[in-house]
Amino acid sequence: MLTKAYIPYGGYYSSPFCKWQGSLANENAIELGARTARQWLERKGWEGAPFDYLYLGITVGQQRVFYGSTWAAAMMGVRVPGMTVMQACSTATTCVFNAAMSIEQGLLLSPLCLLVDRCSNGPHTIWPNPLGPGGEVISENWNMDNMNGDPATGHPMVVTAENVAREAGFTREEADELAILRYEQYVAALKDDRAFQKRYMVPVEARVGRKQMVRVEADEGVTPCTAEGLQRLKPVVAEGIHTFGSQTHPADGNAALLVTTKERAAELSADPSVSIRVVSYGFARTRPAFMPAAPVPAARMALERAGIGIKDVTVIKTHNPFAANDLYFAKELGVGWAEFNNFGSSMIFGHPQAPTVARLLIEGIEEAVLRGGGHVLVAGCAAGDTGAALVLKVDTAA
Ligand SMILES: CC(=O)SCCNC(=O)CCNC(=O)[C@H](O)C(C)(C)COP(=O)(O)OP(=O)(O)OC[C@H]1O[C@@H](n2cnc3c(N)ncnc32)[C@H](O)[C@@H]1OP(=O)(O)O
Repeated sequence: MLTKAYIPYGGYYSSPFCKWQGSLANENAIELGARTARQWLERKGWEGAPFDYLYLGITVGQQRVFYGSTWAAAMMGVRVPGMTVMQACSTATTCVFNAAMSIEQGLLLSPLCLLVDRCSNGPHTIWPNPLGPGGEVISENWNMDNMNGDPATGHPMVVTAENVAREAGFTREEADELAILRYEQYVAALKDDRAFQKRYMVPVEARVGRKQMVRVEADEGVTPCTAEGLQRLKPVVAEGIHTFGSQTHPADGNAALLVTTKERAAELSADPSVSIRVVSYGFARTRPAFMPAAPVPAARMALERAGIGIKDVTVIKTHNPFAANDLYFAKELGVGWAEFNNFGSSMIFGHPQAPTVARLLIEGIEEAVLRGGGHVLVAGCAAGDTGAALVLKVDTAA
């Protein structure tokens, strides 16, 4: 259990997420993330050095990613060292855990986790292959090749979801019903002129042409889920339960969270009566090609390390790229589908990979504050049949 790492209330933001090939498609994700984070910090107007180390999380290569975290920090006007972290869909979980450990060990005072990604216009790498026939190169499409095959198993991600669904006996009807519920939960965050999202979401200024910028205020590309609309869709895999409506869509976006000491968090908090502690971390790797099952053992480990059970958790958020993720999580942990993922989840708002779990963490914190505090559990799967989870404790009368 961790005891010394805190997140200031409001010490975070997420950009809107835009479906791939939308308004954020033309921007290098590192530059866009650094610019958005810099504008957010300027609005915060925090006294003193805002952060002393930068964990930059990113999963899809962008030009000059070699310089990753130090370049991003320099663009933010803060000349500190940092680390670039690439841990597929648990990149944010890994960054926050590493930042929390650095506080726990007294190595850092206030590391910033900046999570950026752009699935749009994904890079195509040409690897030299001098031993290939005639020196023929090896080419890699960073998005599609990796979604369509884990090199350790050969299986596409959607097949891992179908494997979990088939073994557990989940049906197409359940997958569609879950997608409709997750969409309705997301719509709750849009009520009253997006009141919930405006607690943490900042607009992004993005270049869409040589001389044209747009200001993106809200998510783009979310498809409404209705029973009639979903019924019309074919399964992605023959005989499978998932359609394009019950899986996530690739997206672009960025998010950041500051992790610091209890004292500094109290100084920086938007409301000093709210305290947010990073309590524990869990991780797992499942059987080959069963990726959506991995968040369950990861969540169990995080809960055990926090010394609590699932019933002690006030807010549960999951990264759910496929319906099978939540169907399995609910079945194994004994929670109803409607008991988690209030206000949205990645199945609906999209998946820019590195920032996805950061946004879920932030939404989990905000929901816990609305409920008067409690434990927040965030769990998700990641490439390579892995899963990771974090438990936070939110107090509203600190
Ligand atoms: C660890 C991890 O996180 S693993 C997760 C990794 N990520 C993934 O695996 C991503 C999975 N998703 C995908 O790969 C993408 O959805 C793709 C690439 C297969 C398809 O992307 P796109 O080509 O952009 O498809 P798009 O989102 O437009 O949807 C295709 C069709 O389904 C329809 N559709 C999508 N969602 C819905 C819905 N909820 N209801 C009704 N129709 C829908 C669209 O309208 C579209 O219809 P059209 O072809 O008649 O226009």
